[in-house]
Amino acid sequence: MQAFIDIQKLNLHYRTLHALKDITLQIQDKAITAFIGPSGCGKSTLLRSLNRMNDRIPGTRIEGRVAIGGTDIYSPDIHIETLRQKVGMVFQSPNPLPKSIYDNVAYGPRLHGIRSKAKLDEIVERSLRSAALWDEVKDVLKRSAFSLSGGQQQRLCIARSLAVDPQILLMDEATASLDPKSTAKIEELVQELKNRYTIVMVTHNMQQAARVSDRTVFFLNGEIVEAADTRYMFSEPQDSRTQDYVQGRFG
Ligand SMILES: Nc1ncnc2c1ncn2[C@@H]1O[C@H](COP(=O)(O)OP(=O)(O)OP(=O)(O)O)[C@@H](O)[C@H]1O
Repeated sequence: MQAFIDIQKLNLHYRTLHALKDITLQIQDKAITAFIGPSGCGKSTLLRSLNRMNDRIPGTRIEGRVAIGGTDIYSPDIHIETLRQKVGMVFQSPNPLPKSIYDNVAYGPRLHGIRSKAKLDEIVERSLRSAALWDEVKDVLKRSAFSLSGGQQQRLCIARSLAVDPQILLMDEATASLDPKSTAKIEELVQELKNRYTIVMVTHNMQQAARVSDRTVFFLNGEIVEAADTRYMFSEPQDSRTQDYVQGRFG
């Protein structure tokens, strides 16, 4: 598999806190990479560095290089909105807009200038199908997104990300607020999506990382301890700290 995201010597400070320390990591295309590690070790910070969400946080200083498909995303000529279109993000709690199901999915494409109803209808259907939600909502597209269950709302948020045709999907503990059935549905969906997208997920749930991901990266105190194929990470970790963590000795 080919490295699609190339991170070299990335350091990030939140004012005086050195949150990411010399991170060098290659993330493969069309695969699922899971970030694991105890609370506060920098997983979400690194995830947010991949679509420059940290830029919004005052006092943040970032050094090093993040290239996506060979382009340095921190170079001054990068257009942030274009970057965020290519690198979609799904958060811990579903955050649909206070609009209809249809309008949630059509929101991004409309923002990008698509006006044709036929084209929008096509994008909405395709995105909802890709997010495994179409069959459940096709007859109630005008209903408020808030009328959906939490798991359906999260799949709607995935559909909303997919509607603008991203290359990468970042998921920050996207199943943490869901029940086991909805979680299983999203895990199944993510497995399908990896054929078309590069997926990077932060998870607190080691079983989830083991079930779903191809590669796993273990973080501790802002550093990468180990990055490996998931099956090796859980069966033959190379570092004793990884071993202790995956065996539940701390966390
Ligand atoms: N906006 C922020 N401003 C200041 N410090 C922050 C900010 N966000 C995170 N931090 C700090 O940076 C460190 C890394 O946080 P981060 O959220 O990346 O860790 P995490 O591994 O994702 O944790 P969790 O699993 O609890 O979400 C922590 O010490 C955290 O308190």
